[in-house]
Amino acid sequence: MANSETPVTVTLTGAGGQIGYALLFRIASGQMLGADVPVRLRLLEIPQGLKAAEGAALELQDAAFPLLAGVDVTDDATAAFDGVNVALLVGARPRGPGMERADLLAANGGIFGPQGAAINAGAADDVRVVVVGNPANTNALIASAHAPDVPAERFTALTRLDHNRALGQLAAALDAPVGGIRDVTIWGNHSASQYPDVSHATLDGAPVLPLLAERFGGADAAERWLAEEFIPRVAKRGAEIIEVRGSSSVGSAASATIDHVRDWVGGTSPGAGWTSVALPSDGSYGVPEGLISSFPVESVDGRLRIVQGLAVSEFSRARIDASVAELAGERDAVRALGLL
Ligand SMILES: NC(=O)c1ccc[n+]([C@@H]2O[C@H](COP(=O)([O-])OP(=O)(O)OC[C@H]3O[C@@H](n4cnc5c(N)ncnc54)[C@H](O)[C@@H]3O)[C@@H](O)[C@H]2O)c1
Ligand SMILES: O=C(O)C[C@H](O)C(=O)O
Repeated sequence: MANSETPVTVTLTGAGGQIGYALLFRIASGQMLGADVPVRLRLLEIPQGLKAAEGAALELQDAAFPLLAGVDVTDDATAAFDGVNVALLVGARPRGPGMERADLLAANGGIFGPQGAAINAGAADDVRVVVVGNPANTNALIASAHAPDVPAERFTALTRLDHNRALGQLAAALDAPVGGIRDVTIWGNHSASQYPDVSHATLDGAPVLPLLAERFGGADAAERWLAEEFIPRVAKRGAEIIEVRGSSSVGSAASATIDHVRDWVGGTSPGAGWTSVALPSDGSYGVPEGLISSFPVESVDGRLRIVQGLAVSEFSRARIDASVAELAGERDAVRALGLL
């Protein structure tokens, strides 16, 4: 990553959309890369989204952020990714009425394939990519497949929002501050099949499973709460937000994206425990190599590494396997469409 005098180039796709708008001001103020790191923003949109992105660029100028070295707005992926250090791939095709999953995968293949190729052609050597646009894991797989010269480990998908949701639900159940909880894990896909796992989580250093047993009146009751309430609540939180707000999560998604990049670049702090990131599997925990699946992850010296050696119970195994099977199905579907 650049030193504090050279601006870091951050490319944001879908910059005229909701999450884009929530992200831009936090990036420009230094919350993502640091209070002493200048940034140059490249905003990529499709033609019909350009006006919204241009309006956001005007507002960025009006906010007079001292760290903001410049803003370019474009609908040209090659220009947008030229020299990019951090690529935030937020723009995606939402599922429309009557669209099947395969239609969505095909439509997004048409976006993430060319964007991967543009990253391959022009990105800086240290490029880091996070895919937010859904289906995020498989979109990241498609982008990576079109960027053969970029190490696959630089392509990630966002499950930090799910991770943060799990922290929030656990804190509420234990009536404890969220900052005392560490080492929850999201496994698998950013979808309803994901597995939010608290088996290694602690609150102020104490394992949460006994605390949950105390809270719910026994270990069986705690396990029932986990299986019937906590896991589905976290996994389907996106749908709950859509139902209550009338549109999908924006502020929390932007916040999680900031957390994801900040921890990747700056490192996870050992005192705060691990985070969750969807990244290409190296075969750890029985997840087939190459699938972009969420794991417990630490970031050290700018590199993400999967936390190794965690015990996986039968309860956890079945849930991890189910989400990984969904990911393998998505991979097979995009492969059949010729997108990989
Ligand atoms: N991974 C997560 O945790 C998570 C959380 C929330 C939302 N999401 C997903 O993030 C995506 C964006 O959400 P939003 O609320 O900002 O949607 P939005 O519709 O407000 O904005 C999306 C923007 O992307 C643009 N876009 C579409 N195709 C593009 C392309 N090829 N290149 C550049 N820009 C393009 C659109 O013009 C639009 O302005 C959606 O796919 C949503 O499902 C993911
Ligand atoms: O669930 C969705 O469709 C939106 C998003 O991925 C979310 O998790 O909020």
